[in-house]
This record gives sequence, structure tokens and C-alpha cells, in this order.
Amino acid sequence: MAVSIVVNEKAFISDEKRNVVIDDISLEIKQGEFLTIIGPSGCGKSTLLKIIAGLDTDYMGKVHIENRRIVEPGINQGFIFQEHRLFPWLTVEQNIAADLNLRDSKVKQKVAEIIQIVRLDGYEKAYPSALSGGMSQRVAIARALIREPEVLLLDEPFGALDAFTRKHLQDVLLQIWQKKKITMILVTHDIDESIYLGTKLAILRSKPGALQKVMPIKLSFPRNRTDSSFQYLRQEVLKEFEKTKEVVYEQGSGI
Ligand SMILES: Nc1ncnc2c1ncn2[C@@H]1O[C@H](COP(=O)(O)OP(=O)(O)OP(=O)(O)O)[C@@H](O)[C@H]1O
Repeated sequence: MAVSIVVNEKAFISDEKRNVVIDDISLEIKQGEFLTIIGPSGCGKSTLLKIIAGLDTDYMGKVHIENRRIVEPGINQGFIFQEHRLFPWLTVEQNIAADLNLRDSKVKQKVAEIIQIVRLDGYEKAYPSALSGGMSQRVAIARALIREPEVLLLDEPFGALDAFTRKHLQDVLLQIWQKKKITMILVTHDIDESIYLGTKLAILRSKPGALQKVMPIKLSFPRNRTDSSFQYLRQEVLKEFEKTKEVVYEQGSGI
């Protein structure tokens, strides 16, 4: 599904002061596109994602998925957070099914299929306490996928994971995107991740959050982080950051 985002202004009131955190961001994402969003800390990335998800409706502007205006959260907008937020008292398959009935054979079959996709076979009956961070995040991805969202919104989903697990899950996510053709919108701090995954990259600046640049990423899949074309794009993105005159900080190879 295509997504149209117009946020004219988003402000928070704190200590009786009005703090404008997003000023005039418009983005068009076509069906099946993979948009990655990067920007300095505090520029409003998570706020923007919550608006797209319908979790925050107190802003000036409008978000549409196809022709439907988003005014509340719904099953069409799957959301994956940095922390997995699994229920510790439920097994992997129960977490994935959540409010669906696992005794229903169709649900059971769907859970089994999704467990295969996220490569958690053999862990159906395990509890979250027995899972690594990467495995838990795969359960969170599976839980979002079972509702067959038209758009999947991911807020730094791999930020808390080690570099090896992060790379592995990036590939898992790409396979899901290619197989299910879901429109993806992913927020990250990691420049390499934004180029590795995205077909379009939005760079935000801060105070207030606004669009610095939108760049298409035309590299073919599978991508190679060491290719000269990949490295060239990386330099272009870094140059845009310099233009925002914001502090560029390192998180692995990120910002
Ligand atoms: N509920 C809230 N009340 C008041 N201010 C808020 C609230 N949520 C976010 N903000 C402010 O809005 C701005 C943008 O926050 P947001 O979390 O969207 O940024 P971000 O780009 O996702 O940051 P980071 O990269 O560090 O996660 C920040 O200045 C933040 O302090």
C-alpha cells in the first residue's frame, strides 16, 4: 500500500512551553517501497513513526495509507519497537498469536509458516527468558507479520543488538520484504543499515525536525557493503549530515 505523509507541524507542550519538534515533513512512499529514515538524535524520527502508525494524532497534517486517512492504530500498520515487548509468561508461538486463537487450525498453520520465515523453528514452546535478543526481536517481527500489515513501521528494531545479529536480521527483514511485498518504513541511526535496506532514504535535520534530503537508493539486491557504489552513497549521506551542522555521532558505522 502507498503511504502519503504530510506533517505540517507537531509540537509538545512541556513546562507550559510549546516545543515544535516537526516542521513541515511531506513524504510519498509507493506500494512495496522500503523507506529508511535517519537523522540526529531528537530530530523527531520516533514521533514521525508514531504519527504514521496512528499512535499520535495530535498534530497538524494528515497521513493516508492508500485513500484511508490514519486516525488510530490498526492492523494495517504493524509496529516494531527497539525493545521487543514480548509477554514473558507466553511461549514463542503464543506471543506470535497473541490475541488470536492458537486452537484455530488456520491460526496454528499461519504461526507455523511465520516461524519458518523468521527462522525460529524448534523454539515454538520456548519462553522469552530462554531467547537471545535477536531471537526475541524475530518473535516481535513474526507477531507483527501474522496480522498481514500493509505497512510495517520499524523504530530502530536492531539498535540494541550486536553487529553480527543485526546484519543477520537485516537479511531476514529483506527476505520478508521481498516475499510479502509489504511497504516498509524503518527508522535507524545506522547509515549502513539505511543504505543496505532502503530503496529510498529520508535524511532529517533537527530543531525542529524537517526533511534535509530524500535520496533514492538504486543499488540492486543483494547489496554489498564493501562495493564502491555503496561506499559512494555512504559518503553522500555523510555530506548531507555535515550540511545540517549537527553533531554526527558514531554507533558502529552509524551516526
Ligand atoms: N511525549 C513527549 N513529550 C514531550 N516531548 C517529547 C515527547 N516525545 C518526544 N518529545 C521530544 O520530541 C523531540 C523528538 O523526539 P523523538 O523521540 O521523536 O526523536 P528521535 O529522532 O526519535 O530521537 P532518538 O534518535 O534519540 O531516538 C525530542 O526533543 C523529544 O524530547
